[in-house]
Amino acid sequence: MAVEHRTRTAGEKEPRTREDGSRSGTRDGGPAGGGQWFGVLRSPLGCCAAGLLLAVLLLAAFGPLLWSGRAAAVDTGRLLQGPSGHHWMGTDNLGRDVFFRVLVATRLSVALALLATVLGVATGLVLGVAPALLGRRAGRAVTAVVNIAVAFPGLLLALFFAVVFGVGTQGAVLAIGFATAPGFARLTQTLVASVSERDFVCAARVAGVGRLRVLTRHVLPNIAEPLIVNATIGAGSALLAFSGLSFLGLGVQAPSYDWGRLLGEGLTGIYTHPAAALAPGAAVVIAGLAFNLTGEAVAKAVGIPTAHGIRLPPPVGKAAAGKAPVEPEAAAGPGTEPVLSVEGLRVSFPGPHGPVTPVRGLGLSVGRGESVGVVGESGSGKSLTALAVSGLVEHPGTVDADRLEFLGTSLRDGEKKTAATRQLLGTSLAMVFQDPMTSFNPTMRIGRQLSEVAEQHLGMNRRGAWARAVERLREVRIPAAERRAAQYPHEFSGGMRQRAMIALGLMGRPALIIADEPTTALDVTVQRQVLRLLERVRTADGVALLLISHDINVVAQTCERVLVMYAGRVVEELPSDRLLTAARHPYTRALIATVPHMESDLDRPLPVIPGRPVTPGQVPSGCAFAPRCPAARDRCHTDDPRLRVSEPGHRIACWYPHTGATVRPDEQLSDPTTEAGGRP
Ligand SMILES: Nc1ncnc2c1ncn2[C@@H]1O[C@H](COP(=O)(O)OP(=O)(O)OP(=O)(O)O)[C@@H](O)[C@H]1O
Repeated sequence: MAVEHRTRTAGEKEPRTREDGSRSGTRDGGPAGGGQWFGVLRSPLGCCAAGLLLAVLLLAAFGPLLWSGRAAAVDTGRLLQGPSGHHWMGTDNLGRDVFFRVLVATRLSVALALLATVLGVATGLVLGVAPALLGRRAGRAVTAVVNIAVAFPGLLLALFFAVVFGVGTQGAVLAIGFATAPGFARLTQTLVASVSERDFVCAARVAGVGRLRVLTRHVLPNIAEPLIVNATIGAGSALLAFSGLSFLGLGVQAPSYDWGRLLGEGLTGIYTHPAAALAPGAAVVIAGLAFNLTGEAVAKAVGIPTAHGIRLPPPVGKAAAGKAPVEPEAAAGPGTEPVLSVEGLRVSFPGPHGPVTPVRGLGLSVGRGESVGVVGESGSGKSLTALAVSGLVEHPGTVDADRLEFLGTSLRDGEKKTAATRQLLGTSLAMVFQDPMTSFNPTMRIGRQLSEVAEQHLGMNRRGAWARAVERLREVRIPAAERRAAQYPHEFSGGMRQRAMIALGLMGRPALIIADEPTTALDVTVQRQVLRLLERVRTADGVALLLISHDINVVAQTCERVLVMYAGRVVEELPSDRLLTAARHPYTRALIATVPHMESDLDRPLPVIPGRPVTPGQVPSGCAFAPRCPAARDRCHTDDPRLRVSEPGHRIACWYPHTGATVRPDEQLSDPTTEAGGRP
């Protein structure tokens, strides 16, 4: 099966997957394969880039050694002469050979440009990662400073800093370094933000890995390629900028000289003796081109669009504007001590017309060792609920709850997470994400990613943690676990990656596994294996399971209890073995009726739920499902029904629930006014 991929970040290549899920091309997120480099090197772009760069570097290394004497030799008999057999590019006002001076100036020009680039990249990197490391407020302040700095043209900034740091080589290096830093910082911030939302980073955060470690181990390796490419291209720009400053007399000072200074000297006699200005000018262009083409060639080899088109994942937010009434709901009780207890959970995001609240006062409870399924159409708030519980809702999203307790510890937003809370989450809560391809850091070996959790939270040494990782992989039936632990994620098939993800969750001592659409990206056979594995883990280790799925069949087969979500709330909750026969909410019944059965009449179109799901910013007054409900009456459009217990273990939010007969396959299409068996 071809594994489907979400849009990749600038730090990753689009991998081609084979039947077994392994890559036919390069390692995901890792360096490009040798063939790819060789291919680029043989292309006209690669040839030119390599040739030019080699020439520039050789000149920089050997030019001063070979020709310093000839470049410094004064010939008073040949002042300001044009090109001749003796002096190919003529002489300057002291009779020195311009051609050799240009060759010798290569070292200083390139070295200073590289120095300024290193300074700019280092400063930009620090500013770029700062928002991810600092708290929300300080992070925002850094972002604002970078945004303001980026708004100024680079040259203007360079001139400003040149004045601040003073005339001379050192001042020019600082000026150009700091002038290029904001652009690089902005790029880093964007790349960090694009990777921070990826599943493997979330997994590391759920596992309690600290911010700095997440950044250095999981984020930076995945954005290194575009950063290196842009730094290479940036070196070309720095060279130009440095020549500009020296040309203006703000950079390199006599008796030293770089191309900018030579250009300035040659310019005085441009009308009588143009070669003296053209030669250093051409050198600047050629060296700049060498860096730019090298950057482009590297980008081509690793498959990254350069500054002309950084690839980013689509925005996560899709919320619409509008009101978001928040109503608390009572939590369900499975009758056992709850592992997770949530009441009145609200998740909000700022919208163009005020905040929108995709999760509007949700309540749920999961008992020890219990399996609870959450179903609902796309956009009903299932994933946000999981993220909110795990503390993974990112700014500007806000999580608010009347109660949000995990193993008796409050996780409410605003209540500062202590080290103990982080430890609790890291060892006792496991997340399994939808896309097994994105759930692991592509640049780290699977075993290392697993053992990191044991080192971090169980205080195990490297060897012990690795042994535990191998043992866990074996437990989730990864064949040849020892060998597999040393492999990278791209070497695993989709099903194996998902099992490895479950093994990752088992590295601590989880009390709850939250699995968000864990089988959506897998084929039916592998899906069954993964669900069986979750079930086995749950019963063997007494781990509770919160399984999120849009597939009511999957939930009914795997879980003991089902919560049906619509428009950010639970609208019905019942034991899954009674789903087919006792569901009473029209939405639940419609969801069930849309599932094709063996007896489904293939000549008839597959049933669908009429209308469109509610967008978070436009929740209608009254019952949110009323506009799509065949049984809706006047009251449904005005009064919002609360979740009430209809019988033990069964809760429902509906003014006119169905009597609870077995769901008919075409039920959601029927006219409620002619429905036999009726509603109260
Ligand atoms: N970062 C965000 N900013 C704004 N709105 C968001 C954000 N994340 C999610 N939403 C909105 O919240 C609503 C619920 O999203 P959520 O991902 O929880 O839905 P879901 O039920 O899990 O759907 P799916 O099955 O498609 O994943 C959606 O309408 C979505 O547009």
